[in-house]
Amino acid sequence: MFVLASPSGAGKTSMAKRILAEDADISLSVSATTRGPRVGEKDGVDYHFIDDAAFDGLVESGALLEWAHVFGKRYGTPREPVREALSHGKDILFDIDWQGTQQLKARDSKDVVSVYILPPSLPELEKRLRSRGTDSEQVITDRMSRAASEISHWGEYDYVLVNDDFDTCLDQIRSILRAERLRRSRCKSYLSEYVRDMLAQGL
Ligand SMILES: Nc1ncnc2c1ncn2[C@@H]1O[C@H](COP(=O)(O)OP(=O)(O)OP(=O)(O)O)[C@@H](O)[C@H]1O
Ligand SMILES: Nc1nc2c(ncn2[C@@H]2O[C@H](COP(=O)(O)O)[C@@H](O)[C@H]2O)c(=O)[nH]1
Repeated sequence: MFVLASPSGAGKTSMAKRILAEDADISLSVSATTRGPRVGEKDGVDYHFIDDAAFDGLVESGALLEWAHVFGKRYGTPREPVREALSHGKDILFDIDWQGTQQLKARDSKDVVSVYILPPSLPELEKRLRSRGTDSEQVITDRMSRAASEISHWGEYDYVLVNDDFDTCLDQIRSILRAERLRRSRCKSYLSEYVRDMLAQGL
């Protein structure tokens, strides 16, 4: 479970899209949300856009692995697609906030790799939110007013990157994925067989 988090506008969704486009071994956990779609966002692809009643239903039936109130709306991770991906040995990428990260880690901390993406500066963060051109002035002001509080959670993450130059940051994310996939704990059964067969062959 590979988590990308950041204050709103730092660039995690853009990073996630690039990773998902180039890496067939990782898929996106498509969240459910009560916020409305932005221009260009597709239901079922970017989010499952649902109303409050439907979200209540997901919470009550236990269909969400985690959920949280973020910027006045609700967002949550459907449980079943995560279980399905993990059962097929696939990695899964989460674009979720610090509350969701805490909940995922509380469930299964050893299989969660978390990355926090910082902006180069607050003015640059605001510039990115504006240049995205998807949010109203009110939404931008609200998200900027919460940026410091969001950023205060950076120390809870395994890796912390500064997204100044996009390609440099993307490359750092690729490196983290590559190294984490090579962790002994994640290759244990393969390595056990490999070492057993190698030793059985002798000199
Ligand atoms: N390194 C960068 N330099 C300049 N612009 C960037 C950089 N990284 C991302 N951006 C731009 O910043 C804007 C915000 O990026 P993005 O939507 O990926 O942020 P986010 O962290 O996912 O935000 P949110 O939490 O609101 O979904 C986009 O227009 C994106 O193209
Ligand atoms: N805890 C969760 N947070 C989520 C989830 N899906 C998205 N998010 C976070 O919400 C904010 C706002 O997202 P936006 O698309 O409206 O800009 C951002 O920090 C996301 O990472 C989720 O399922 N759970």
